[in-house]
Amino acid sequence: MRRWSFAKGHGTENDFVILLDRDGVLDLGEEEVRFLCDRHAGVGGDGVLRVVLASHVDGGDPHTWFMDYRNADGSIAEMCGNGIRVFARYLLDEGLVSGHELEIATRAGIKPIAVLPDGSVRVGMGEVRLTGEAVEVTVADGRAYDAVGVDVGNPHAVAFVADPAELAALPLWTAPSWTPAEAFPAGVNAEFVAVLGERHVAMRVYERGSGETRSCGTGTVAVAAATHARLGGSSEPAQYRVDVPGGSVEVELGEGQAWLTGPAVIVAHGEVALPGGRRHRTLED
Ligand SMILES: N[C@H](CCC[C@H](N)C(=O)O)C(=O)O
Repeated sequence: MRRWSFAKGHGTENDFVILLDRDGVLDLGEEEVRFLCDRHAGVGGDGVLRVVLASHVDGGDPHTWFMDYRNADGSIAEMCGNGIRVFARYLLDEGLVSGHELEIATRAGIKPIAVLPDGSVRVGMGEVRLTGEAVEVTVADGRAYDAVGVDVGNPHAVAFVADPAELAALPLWTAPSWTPAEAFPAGVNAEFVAVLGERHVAMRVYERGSGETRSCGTGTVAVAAATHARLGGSSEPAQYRVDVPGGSVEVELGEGQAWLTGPAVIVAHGEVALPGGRRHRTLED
């Protein structure tokens, strides 16, 4: 049993357990992640953010922090758009970085971050790409929707529904299925979108590895890109407001790149007793 300090934070109510592991000694396995994310037996969260210096992960820069993101089921994902905003807020609050502009290393590359005067966080999400995959996504009551594949560093399938009422009524208590099955061999985050106005959409999401969440940052980028393509995909820069059950974010698109701006809140600090007999290396190892 190992006691470890944690923080709890969220971005548009997509919530995370944050563990500072500066020197990369915390051997975080699937069992520990599932426990940490368990909303009854553990701390509770959609995912875990391990905060570790990049030099301990991929031989990276010793002055850059690496976001080791894990989904609630213990699986690893390449990127987390809400999580990286919360990660940046945590680094600033804990004095682990100075200044409001920084870079964070992720499995989807280095992301530039700006913490804005109003407390919101702007993330350079990098390339967003429509994959050309045409799939059919089927929800629990058998309704099927045409969807497009979007790569935001992690995989997304975006489907448009008729209106907000249909969006609200979607049965997302269980994972949607998709055909052809081989379209997303590593699974997919499934977003459902209703257009509310010129460059203003509402979205719900069933996340790979976490289930339905109140928000998915990479998903909002995927949705903005798919909406932009439906509107003709102009090469001119465009700004989209994406409403999610947990709030709203802004997505800017330009030259195949995306920027995501939204809130990031640290709500609690504590100490957790990590389960299992996994041996966590100590600094003396
Ligand atoms: N479930 C996602 C990772 C978290 C994405 C989401 N929480 C975000 O804010 O981008 C996946 O397996 O690709």
